[in-house]
Amino acid sequence: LHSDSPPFLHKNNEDVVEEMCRNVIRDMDTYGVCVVDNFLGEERGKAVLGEVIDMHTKGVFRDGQLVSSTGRHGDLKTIRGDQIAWIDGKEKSCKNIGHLISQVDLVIMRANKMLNNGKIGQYNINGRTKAMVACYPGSGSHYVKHVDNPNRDGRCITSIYYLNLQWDVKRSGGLLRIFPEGSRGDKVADIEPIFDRLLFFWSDRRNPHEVQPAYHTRYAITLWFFDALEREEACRRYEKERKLQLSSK
Ligand SMILES: Cn1c(O)c(C(=O)NCC(=O)O)c(=O)c2ccccc21
Ligand SMILES: [Mn+2]
Repeated sequence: LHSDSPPFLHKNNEDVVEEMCRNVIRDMDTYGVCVVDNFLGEERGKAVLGEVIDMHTKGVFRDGQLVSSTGRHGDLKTIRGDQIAWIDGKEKSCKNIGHLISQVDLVIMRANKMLNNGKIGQYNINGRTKAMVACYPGSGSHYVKHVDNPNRDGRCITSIYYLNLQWDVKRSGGLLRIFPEGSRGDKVADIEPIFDRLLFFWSDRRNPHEVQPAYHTRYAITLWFFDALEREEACRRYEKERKLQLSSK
């Protein structure tokens, strides 16, 4: 669990953040999904991308799980799936990733405070995971349809920042497709993983989603935010299970 207090706000972007938070709250309440484009701006976005590429070059990423996939000609092949690395943003070689994290914290904690006396969507957000930096190597690697938090582990909002310059889904694939719960087959949310795009969505069963096969290297940074009560209950359940296992040994 890693909860940062948002950094000191510069006067001039106070109303920018305020406006952004109102949009996030409105979209999350209406669709359960919210897209914020040009979140950091080109310069800072490219600085974050630079750090992620350095990590990739240095081999920081754990090798992704091997997944089998049928090639375009129906041949069964095993490809390396997504590769991930966990960053808390305080590492000296991740200053810009750290700045991204603090900016996302700022928006979420402000939104958390703004409406319903300190709740966003009836949640009270009091912390988050570290940042998961993900790289899809681009050999057709994908991520099967799943729910991030199907069993109340405490995570209420998924936040993904995309880093892919000039990404063209027609050429490179890698589309994020969300199947909002209760929507008939035709209603899906297709999110292109384009550079400097920030995405929020409810982490629970309301938003099953998949990453379609990527044919070029695809980078993203994910943060999961915790709801205080759900997280506390999950930790208590986990503690109980651990004790049970220990006593049954
Ligand atoms: C690599 N990667 C993921 O990409 C997604 C995911 O849903 N990604 C959506 C996206 O990148 O658009 C995940 O949810 C995920 C969960 C656990 C471990 C790795 C994971
Ligand atoms: Mn996911």
